[in-house]
Amino acid sequence: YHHAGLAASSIIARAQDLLPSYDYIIIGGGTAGLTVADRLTEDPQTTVLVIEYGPLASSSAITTVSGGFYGLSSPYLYDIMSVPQLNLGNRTTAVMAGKIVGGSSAVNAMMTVRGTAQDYDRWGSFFPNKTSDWTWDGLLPYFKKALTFAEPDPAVKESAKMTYNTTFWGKGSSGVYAGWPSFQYPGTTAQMDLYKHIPGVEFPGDSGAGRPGVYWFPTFMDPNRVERSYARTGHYDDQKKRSNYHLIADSRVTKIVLNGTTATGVAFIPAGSKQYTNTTTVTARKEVILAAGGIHSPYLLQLSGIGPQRVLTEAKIETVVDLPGVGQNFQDHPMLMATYQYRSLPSSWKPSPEYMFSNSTFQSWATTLFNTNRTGPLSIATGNAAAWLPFPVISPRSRSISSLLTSQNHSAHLPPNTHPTVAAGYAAQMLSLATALRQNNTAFYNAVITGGASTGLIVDLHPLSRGTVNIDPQDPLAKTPVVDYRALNNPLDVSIMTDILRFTRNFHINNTATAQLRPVEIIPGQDVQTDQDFADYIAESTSPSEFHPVGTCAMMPRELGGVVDEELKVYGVNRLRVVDASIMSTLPGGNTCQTVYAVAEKAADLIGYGAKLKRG
Ligand SMILES: Cc1cc2nc3c(=O)[nH]c(=O)nc-3n(C[C@H](O)[C@H](O)[C@H](O)COP(=O)(O)OP(=O)(O)OC[C@H]3O[C@@H](n4cnc5c(N)ncnc54)[C@H](O)[C@@H]3O)c2cc1C
Repeated sequence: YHHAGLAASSIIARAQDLLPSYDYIIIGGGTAGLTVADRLTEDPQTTVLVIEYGPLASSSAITTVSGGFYGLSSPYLYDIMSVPQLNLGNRTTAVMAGKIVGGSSAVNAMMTVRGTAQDYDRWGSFFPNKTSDWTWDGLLPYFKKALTFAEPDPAVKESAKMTYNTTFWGKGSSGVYAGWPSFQYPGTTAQMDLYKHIPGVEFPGDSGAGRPGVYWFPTFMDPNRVERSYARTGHYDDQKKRSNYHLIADSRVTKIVLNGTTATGVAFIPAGSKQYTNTTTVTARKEVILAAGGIHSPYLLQLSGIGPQRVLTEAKIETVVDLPGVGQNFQDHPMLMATYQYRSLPSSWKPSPEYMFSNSTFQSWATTLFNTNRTGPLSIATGNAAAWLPFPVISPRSRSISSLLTSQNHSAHLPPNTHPTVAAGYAAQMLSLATALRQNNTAFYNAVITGGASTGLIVDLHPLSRGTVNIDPQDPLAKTPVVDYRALNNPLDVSIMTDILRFTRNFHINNTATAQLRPVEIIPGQDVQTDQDFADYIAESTSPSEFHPVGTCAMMPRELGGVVDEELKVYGVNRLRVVDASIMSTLPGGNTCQTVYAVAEKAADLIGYGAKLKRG
């Protein structure tokens, strides 16, 4: 996207041109940004401009739900590679994030899940007053507001024995849908039942109940169109008639404009331009709202002189506010490969998902069904069932690992020179997770249930290692952020992952309940037996990202390395908030998109309520 200047950019709004100033300017037209813009412009007196780096694009790579993977291979992603990972044999990883109106909600795999109640209570627990409403109870109304739940086809519900409970869901106040495919593979239910043989596994009856366990969960899918439902369809397209809601795409924000320590506006250039001096500036009368996501929000703060002084000085950027936590505390869900195959599937499990690749009669039946009335197996995205298990359920040594974590010298596992406040925040997180490791209220283990003959990815839902996202000191504007997962820097991650892999093996192989399926282990393979074998396998094969970057602008007290307070206001700066995935101090035990929508809904309330107080 090369544009000569503003005139050639796409201004997508009812108004003919950008106004010189807006009440609110939102940086990033992604999942959180569009949600907040939509809610704020419900008040016709409030003007909002959203500035988005990527294009306003329509493509079947975005709308298609089948398989859940088209967005991941679309062109609408940033091109960023992590730094080589020391503990992963110096491998690098693609840092995936959506670069398009809709952000990562336009490219994600559409799994619609929440963490457990304890995950959200943990956020509030870092604040000393203990009256924080950043808790499960405080967020539940926003989870309900964030999505419109559409019930599944009753026949599919019955045949698959699906359970859900609508009291955990809202209806109608959001244009983003939690929908269901009109087909389920019959083996899915049977595979969920296999977990009934594992002591301690719960079956909470709804994915939104805030409990770990084995359950059905919906898909970010519009049930009528059978297409991806995302921030653009739910929070922008419906709103085109609002003359107070402006969005400019193909425009890269390069700086938050500050007057002293007050945010007054935003500077941007056409996407792709290297003319960093030829910027357009727009003024925000009330607030600048940062919603550039877990990778780019800390990057933009640092570019604007808000961040760790050491990092800014090295990049020759003048420090406006020394805020040591910006870009630190970086977390993502590590993924492990564990492949098992069942050589003899019962006939009641057929057709299985493998038929889509191996059985041409089934393929053409599925294609015809979908082309005729958008039903059948091609309406399934990533699947709708999974196990989310607490650590004591999967590990015989949960108490000892928990004790080791409690007594660890936590800061020894952070980068050298980590600011003491950031280290204190890390220690607080580790103590909280040490408690969770020996309880049954936080899920550490995630395996998707496909109903098929083979299984693949396993997710560690609460990694202990923390990485960094910083500007590149060589040329911060021209170069992409320096992303370092620092995977496995806390050695207890290896212990936890080892137990995750051992549990997976025992579940599939050393299990009388699966014996008649004739299971076979493909990966890691039976030559992996000792702790050292597992450690080697983990170093060789772990992917440090499930594309869920969080934590880089953490909502924590400033003394704990926090970047934003409980109103999501950036410490030390007036009229600047962060509202996206980067504010999560710790990961939820689930894919992050639904949580981002809930955070954004709460942010919109915090901002709108404050504005109404001032006006009234
Ligand atoms: C490939 C992939 C698969 C995923 N699968 C799932 C899943 O199945 N389920 C789930 O729950 N979660 C999933 N996620 C995660 C989930 O989508 C994200 O956590 C969530 O969408 C993040 O929302 P956000 O608002 O923080 O950031 P985003 O939605 O990424 O929005 C940030 C926006 O800011 C823009 N931006 C950045 N820098 C600038 C700048 N300088 N100027 C202007 N604009 C800028 C970006 O282009 C982007 O549009 C997946 C993510 C990816 C990438």
